[in-house]
Amino acid sequence: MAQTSFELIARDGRARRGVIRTPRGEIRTPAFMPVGTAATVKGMMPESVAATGADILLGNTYHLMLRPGAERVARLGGLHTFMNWSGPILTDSGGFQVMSLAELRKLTEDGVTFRSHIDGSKHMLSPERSMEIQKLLGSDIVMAFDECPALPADRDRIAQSMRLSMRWAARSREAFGDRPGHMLFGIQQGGLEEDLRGESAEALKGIGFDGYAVGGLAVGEGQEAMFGCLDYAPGMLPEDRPRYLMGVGKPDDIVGAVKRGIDMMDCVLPSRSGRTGQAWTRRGQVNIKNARHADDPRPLDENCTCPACRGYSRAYLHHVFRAGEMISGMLLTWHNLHYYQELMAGMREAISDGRFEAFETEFHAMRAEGDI
Ligand SMILES: CNc1nc2c(CCNCC3CCCC3)c3nc(N)[nH]c(=O)c3cc2[nH]1
Ligand SMILES: [Zn+2]
Repeated sequence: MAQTSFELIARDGRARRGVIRTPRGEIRTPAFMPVGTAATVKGMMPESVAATGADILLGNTYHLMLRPGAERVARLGGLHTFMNWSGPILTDSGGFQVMSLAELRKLTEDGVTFRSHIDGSKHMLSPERSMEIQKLLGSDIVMAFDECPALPADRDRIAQSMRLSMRWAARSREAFGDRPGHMLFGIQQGGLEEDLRGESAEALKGIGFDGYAVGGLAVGEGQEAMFGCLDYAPGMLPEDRPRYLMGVGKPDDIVGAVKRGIDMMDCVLPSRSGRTGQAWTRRGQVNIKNARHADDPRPLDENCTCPACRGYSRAYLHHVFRAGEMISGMLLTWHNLHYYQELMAGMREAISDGRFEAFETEFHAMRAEGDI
């Protein structure tokens, strides 16, 4: 019996419901994966993250290799022990973060050298080093080392970048080796060019991966262009493997991506915006710092069962944000992650019941534009 597996449970149109099984636990798909960049989902205890309904969270090769160091995390028992999260962890391969965070980057066929944005120390990442770091961290789902081109980029630049990423995907697969109980995902590139997306998908299928990510999106192209790409890109990937859309997104991005065959997503939005006072609810967004909430005794969302909505008023949340109290970011992050998980659970049920279209219609009908 393979130690990891993906089972498709139901389909509704192109939307799919499934479960990924790993030795550290099951991941119900479609799944939203909270981001734990520096070995913590900011403002949340791990048991709180689990309480929101998350089955899996994300770690970050780039941040952890710089601080506290992958070898140190390994010496301390690996990332699960280090951050007290016993469930599955997926780690990104670091290339995307280098290109968006590091200084003095130098990109060659071999990999990328860069200086830490924390202390200026010199580092390198390559497919081989990225696989080694993700193994040291002990993550259950490992991402191939890729290059995500900054947009806008001309077609030739996108083609060259995609082909480099495909050579790196082969090296990632080779360096990953045979690790029962762990999964290696390839990452499709190709920008918004359908033929290049097809070339990338064929290259990845030729190498063979346990799952496939749609990369190179959510980099400023906008929702319409992203959905246009998702109308064909996921379908190019193997039907019987999980499909992971990287870096997405707002609630309506997520519903549209699941509709188009995506099984997994990650985004810093619910946690990052929670820390800035931005609440996401089924009826739209609430900016709790807005003065109009100062005397409002109602919860953020009457129908929400999270601790922020069960125990506190908008007036209180407004106050603690204005006062800069720690509990402000904690409560809103919890609410946002809870809401995201409720959205995923609702879609999983809707797919099983064959009523995804009705779910999507109701989702949009309830969302007022602007602040509520
Ligand atoms: C926000 N938009 C976006 N993110 C992308 C990401 C990062 C996804 N999130 C990773 C977590 C964030 C910090 C810890 C891990 C991408 N990553 C890779 N490897 N390749 C992409 O094309 C790629 C593309 C992406 N687009
Ligand atoms: Zn709530």
